[in-house]
Amino acid sequence: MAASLSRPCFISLHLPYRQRWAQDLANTFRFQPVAVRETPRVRQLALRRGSAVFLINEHLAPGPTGTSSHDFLYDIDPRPTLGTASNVCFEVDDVPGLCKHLQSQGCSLPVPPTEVRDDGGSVTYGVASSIVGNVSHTLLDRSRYWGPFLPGFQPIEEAPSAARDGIEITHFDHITYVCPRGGTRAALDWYQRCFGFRRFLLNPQERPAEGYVLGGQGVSMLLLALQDTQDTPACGCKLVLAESLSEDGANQVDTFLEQHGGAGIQHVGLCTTDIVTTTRALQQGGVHFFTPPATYYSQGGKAEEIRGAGQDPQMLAELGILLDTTALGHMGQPGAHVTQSPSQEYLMQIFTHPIFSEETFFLELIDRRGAPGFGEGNIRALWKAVQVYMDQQQ
Ligand SMILES: O=C(O)C(=O)Cc1ccc(O)cc1
Repeated sequence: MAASLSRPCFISLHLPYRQRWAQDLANTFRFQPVAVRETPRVRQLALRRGSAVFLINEHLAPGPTGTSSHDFLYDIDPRPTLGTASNVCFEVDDVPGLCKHLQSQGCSLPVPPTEVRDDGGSVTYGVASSIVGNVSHTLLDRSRYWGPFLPGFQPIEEAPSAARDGIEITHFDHITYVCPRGGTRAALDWYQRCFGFRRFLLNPQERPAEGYVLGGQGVSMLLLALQDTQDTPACGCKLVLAESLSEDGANQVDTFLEQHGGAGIQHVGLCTTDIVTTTRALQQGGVHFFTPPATYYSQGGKAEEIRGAGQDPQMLAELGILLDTTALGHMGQPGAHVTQSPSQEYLMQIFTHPIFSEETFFLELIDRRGAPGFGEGNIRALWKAVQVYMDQQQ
């Protein structure tokens, strides 16, 4: 299959009637509104930071007579009962060709190749359903468009203060899906077969045939990862597929499935080039982040590991930032041998509380210093922090 998909053009979030999030994304996360489309029944607002664009879709009228499937341009209506990130748009060279390939693979295409134009030119797009829960993909060719966003949207003037607020977010680093039992392998196969995505091994401990299995000390999860056809792991956007292996359902993956009403997008990693300054600015703006267990910084030589990476353990602890030097994933072919690099590559991460009232969708800041995968220590710390949070919510 010759399709070539590049990094996500936007991630689309849908909110039920009377729920709003666009203002929060603008005011607390400091994303800049760039374009809007409004009809009597829906509002679609595109907000950008670096090359990361969220399209926020809001219902302005109640269902069931509220929306038809065509109300949301460049998307379909997942008819949400809660906030959900249900569409990832990829730029594609040949929309009709990819749509034909998807149909030959048995995929459903709720929107066949369609042209939209305005004074700035024209685009062609189609929407395909994935096999993961409510997730669909808009496939978009905008090589013939010169406007600021997309035809049908009105541009919004950028606020002059935007560039000087200390928040350095450059692009989408990864999108993490939660799948049901057995679902990660099926999703991996689907993205390889339909979109030509390549397997990406997340950690030197990952065995290609099994995936990255995290077990013991309360965590029980399987992770598999993919990346698009054009980028390298260091700068591209990865798809991470997570599945719980736990016997009791009290963990963030099973809780997502239960509260979201099925599989879907659990979180989006936003790449930052300065996690300390960005976290501080967002905290001051009102964003709530998970606090890792206090022992995270004091046990197992973590303070030395942080100092060895050239960072300050005290400062990371104050902000709640996690650091891992074992996150040395690589482009993997099954059977490939992985050796740990002796150089000091590491990453830093911090996770927000769930964005909506349910324990479903959240955001992450990730600052990669040469490490393209994920480290076990950070995932464990996140699980423990979420467990404490969920216990407090009860
Ligand atoms: O660390 C990350 O950002 C990941 O994407 C891995 C991951 C996946 C699922 C979880 O519930 C927690 C962590």
